Amino acid sequence: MAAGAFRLSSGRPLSWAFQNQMRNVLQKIRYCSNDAASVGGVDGWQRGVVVLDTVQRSAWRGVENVEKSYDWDDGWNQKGKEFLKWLQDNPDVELEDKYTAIKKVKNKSDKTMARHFVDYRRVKTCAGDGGNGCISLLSTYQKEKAGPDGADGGNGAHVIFEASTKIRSLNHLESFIRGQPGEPGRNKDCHGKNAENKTIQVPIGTIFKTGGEVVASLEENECLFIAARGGAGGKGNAFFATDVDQAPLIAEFGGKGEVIEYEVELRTMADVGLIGFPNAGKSTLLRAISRARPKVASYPFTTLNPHVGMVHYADHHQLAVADIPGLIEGAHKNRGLGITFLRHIERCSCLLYVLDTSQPRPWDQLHVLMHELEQYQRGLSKRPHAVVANKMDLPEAKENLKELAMHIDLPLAPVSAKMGGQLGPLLALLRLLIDHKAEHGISPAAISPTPLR
Ligand SMILES: Nc1nc2c(ncn2[C@@H]2O[C@H](COP(=O)(O)OP(=O)(O)OP(=O)(O)O)[C@@H](O)[C@H]2O)c(=O)[nH]1
Ligand SMILES: [Mg+2]
Repeated sequence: MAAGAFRLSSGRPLSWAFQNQMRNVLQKIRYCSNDAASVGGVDGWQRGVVVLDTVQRSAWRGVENVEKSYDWDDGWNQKGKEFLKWLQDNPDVELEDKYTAIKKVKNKSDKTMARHFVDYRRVKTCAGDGGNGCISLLSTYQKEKAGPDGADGGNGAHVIFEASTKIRSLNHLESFIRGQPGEPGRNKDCHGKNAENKTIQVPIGTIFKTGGEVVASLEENECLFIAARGGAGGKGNAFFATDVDQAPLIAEFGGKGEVIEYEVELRTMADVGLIGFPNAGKSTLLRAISRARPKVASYPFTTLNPHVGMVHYADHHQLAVADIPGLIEGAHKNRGLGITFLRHIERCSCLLYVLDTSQPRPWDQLHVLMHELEQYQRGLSKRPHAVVANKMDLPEAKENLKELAMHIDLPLAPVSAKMGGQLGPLLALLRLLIDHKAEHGISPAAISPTPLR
């Protein structure tokens, strides 16, 4: 950003300290471009904010069509199948560090930490009004008409959302968020104090929508979104003094703060999403490959919220794997738990379809799952994916696996999540798919910023 880009409308440059401060704020915004930053400049309180807002929104539009231009079938399927076959044919081979997932040595407590998880909220943001300017004429002992001394009011507080790694859900968001108003100006040129901005921390992956349209998405730590702009302080009468009117009796009211309602949604950020029917063993699998502790039980719809676990590899790379509630046939017609929770896998680079191989015709499960994903968002089911044939420890699974392999043309990893069997090749395959994805130059964060239904 060119030095001196920030000027007042009078043309007077702002102080270096303030310019640096603004530069830091702009740098925090992910898609900040020189163009957008220089369009507005920082011209007083509201326009400074307009700049940030413009940058954020224009950036959003810029990435809208990423998914459409990306060819999903770029060889991952063939590569995955060959790699998995090679792994299965050579079970004793020593793998590279990057394909070797590190086993967890220390178990977490089995206590279920039931915490209320909120991934959707409606909030009304109401920024602070600016303080009114003051009308006052100074009169001193030596000089009865010493001129106007009514000062300017302070600026109202913005309502700002900041992405933070420390926050995991939206349950702390109140339905009404109000910024403080600026103080009014006083006589003797005492300017009103600016109100302190109201900053609320939200998890990374939070999306803000107004009228069904996505207006902001916070995808990186410390990313900011100014949800409602505070009103500027009104000018006092001292500001309006001119050569011809040395004692003006006019002052400005403070500007009104913006009032905007948002639908706030959380989309979990993970590299891999586990998709499957209820009871297929998704949570068991996540427990087996990571230190996450989602609840496991033999009844359907045990998992009601997404859980994310981290898989560690010997080269210190980590992959985030998300376990989401089970899908059933007709979920897009709101059967079962519906499909709205699929937004949690929208940003996943790869998908793992977890099938219960002990059930007859497991390939039918796969077709239903893919169909439901397509109903939610076209192209979603075609992300690089693999099939996990779970429950291989059960006797009927062996026969079903043979038939499954004949029915599908995808990387197929037979595992037993409960017994911990054959997890190594699956984790190596995951890494291969993720690396393949990274090589083909699309970051998980950039995937699918298409507006939600
Ligand atoms: N025999 C056997 N049982 C398994 C295996 N994996 C999971 N199970 C059992 O299947 C049942 C369901 O497992 P969950 O992990 O809760 O299944 P889920 O897919 O998370 O189910 P929802 O949360 O309801 O969608 C539990 O009783 C598990 O013990 C496996 O590999 N072998
Ligand atoms: Mg579960």
